[in-house]
Amino acid sequence: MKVTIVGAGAVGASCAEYIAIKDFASEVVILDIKEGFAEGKAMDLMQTASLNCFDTKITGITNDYSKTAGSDIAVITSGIPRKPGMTREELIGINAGIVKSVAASLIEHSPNVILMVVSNPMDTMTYLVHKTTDLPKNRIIGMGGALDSARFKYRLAEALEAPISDIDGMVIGGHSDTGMVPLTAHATRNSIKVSEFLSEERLNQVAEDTKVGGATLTKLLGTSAWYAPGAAVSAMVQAIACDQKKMFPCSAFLEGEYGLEDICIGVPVLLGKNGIEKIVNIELTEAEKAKMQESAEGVRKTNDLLEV
Ligand SMILES: NC(=O)c1ccc[n+]([C@@H]2O[C@H](COP(=O)([O-])OP(=O)(O)OC[C@H]3O[C@@H](n4cnc5c(N)ncnc54)[C@H](O)[C@@H]3O)[C@@H](O)[C@H]2O)c1
Ligand SMILES: O=C(O)C[C@H](O)C(=O)O
Repeated sequence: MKVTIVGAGAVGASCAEYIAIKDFASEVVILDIKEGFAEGKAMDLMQTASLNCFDTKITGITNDYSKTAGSDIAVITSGIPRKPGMTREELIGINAGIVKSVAASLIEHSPNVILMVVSNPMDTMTYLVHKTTDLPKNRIIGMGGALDSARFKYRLAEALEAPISDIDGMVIGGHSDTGMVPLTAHATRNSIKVSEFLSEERLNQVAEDTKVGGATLTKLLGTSAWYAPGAAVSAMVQAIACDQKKMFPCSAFLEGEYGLEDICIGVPVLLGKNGIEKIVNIELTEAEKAKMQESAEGVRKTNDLLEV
């Protein structure tokens, strides 16, 4: 199993580290445009191998896509992150050009690759890959909902004063400060609805804190987060590599599911060896349906800025 990660920055390196530590891939290639940067990150990570007990071979390369040939999965993290006070949508001007050319170069050398899009604004970047490549829709996956759901569970555990392992919950919709739809009515602690333990007001607070999870970290860090994004990517890459058929909310191209079409937005999917094996249709409450439609309108507004 060969995994390529484009972008050796904060998120790309974190993806490589978590994938290596889980030790399911034989090879991880990191590629960056900055001379020597990916080589340095790869060497530093390889020097953790004996300490962290993994055999994954990590190599770094500067912009030479021939070294990515034969990749089974490629993760696109190249592009600029936001600064405090910015929205993800403001990154479109620079990141669209980067994501489009990176996707084309990856596919040229690995025609069977499954692409995972991380660069922001992620739903629109995933849609861009759909519009500008010939890859089938099951092989284009946007990462956002897995991260947002992890943040939702963190906030729920905090509110419930419970261990995170007791909590289950999911966030669907667009990966944006206003577009996320945390499914509070479906979230559980040990199969009991969290609404049994938390007031509506507290649950609404949890949802709001979840939606601005990325912005909160960006304000604290001065740039956007990388540990949880890397962990989310590695869990999704593992689900594909090991054909786990595990459920994650991912940005997927919809053709009528959830009443939406011609859009990439976060919905629950099963990830396995073919990428998106299935889009899972869950029954939403009327309020959740309305939020999902509103979220889609926001994503479409950003998609309309694309020149494709
Ligand atoms: N979808 C998500 O949940 C999620 C989570 C975190 C970050 N992000 C996004 O991921 C992206 C990367 O964030 P980061 O913190 O790692 O940024 P970063 O600045 O640390 O790293 C980005 C890297 O991309 C490289 N790069 C730029 N253009 C390139 C090109 N054409 N080819 C190859 N490499 C190129 C840069 O040299 C840099 O090393 C941002 O757009 C950020 O908003 C998304
Ligand atoms: O918040 C960001 O800009 C980065 C990422 O989308 C995140 O949610 O951490």
